[in-house]
Amino acid sequence: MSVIGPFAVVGPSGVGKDTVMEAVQAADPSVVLVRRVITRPAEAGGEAFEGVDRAAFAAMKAAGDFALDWEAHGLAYGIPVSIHDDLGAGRPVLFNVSRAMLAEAVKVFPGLRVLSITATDDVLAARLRARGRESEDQIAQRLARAKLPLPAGLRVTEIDNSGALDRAVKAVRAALQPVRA
Ligand SMILES: Nc1ncnc2c1ncn2[C@@H]1O[C@H](COP(=O)(O)OP(=O)(O)O)[C@@H](O)[C@H]1O
Ligand SMILES: O=P(O)(O)OC[C@H]1O[C@H](OP(=O)(O)OP(=O)(O)O)[C@H](O)[C@@H]1O
Repeated sequence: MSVIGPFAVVGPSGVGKDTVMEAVQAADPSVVLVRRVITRPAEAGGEAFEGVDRAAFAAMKAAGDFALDWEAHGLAYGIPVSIHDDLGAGRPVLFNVSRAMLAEAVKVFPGLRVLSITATDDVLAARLRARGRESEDQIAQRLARAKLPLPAGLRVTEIDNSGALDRAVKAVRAALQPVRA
């Protein structure tokens, strides 16, 4: 089987990327969710990630441990190189990534597919506040990035998560189907 994917899950902060990814995996345990390395305190909650300090992150990067890494929200994020093993196993592989990294991501992963999660402005603001992880200032900064455009020329499937989670999960699972063909 040729390698399709991975699937880059992108969209504004609070749109529900991690929630949708977890629900998709709950519905289909063969789906692989990449566990990111983040310079965020491990107790911050949310997705399952490996929390490291800046020095450890820099050492991992220098050692070539990341297939992709970037800065956002004052944090450093890394996608472990082990993602290549996951892809080789022929399972659908999903990772949450900055929209600003897509042009680079498609160079690293020629089979890249993009799942662009969307929601209305009001829904975004309400979800960020309800999540309760960020301060009002940090929420304002995230909302200011809500409309960041995606680079042209990518294979993008838009997933509307303004409404019920189940609908978004169904749409993502349909988008994963080519992997199984
Ligand atoms: N379809 C949905 N309906 C209601 N609440 C949702 C839905 N999707 C996500 N949420 C909630 O919105 C908040 C932000 O979701 P999260 O997955 O952390 O977003 P992101 O990873 O895109 O920043 C969380 O509190 C989550 O429970
Ligand atoms: O450049 P952008 O497309 O705006 O993305 C900025 C960051 O937000 C997401 O991370 P994370 O899931 O930690 O943040 P979030 O939960 O606030 O979306 C994404 O993976 C990037 O690291």
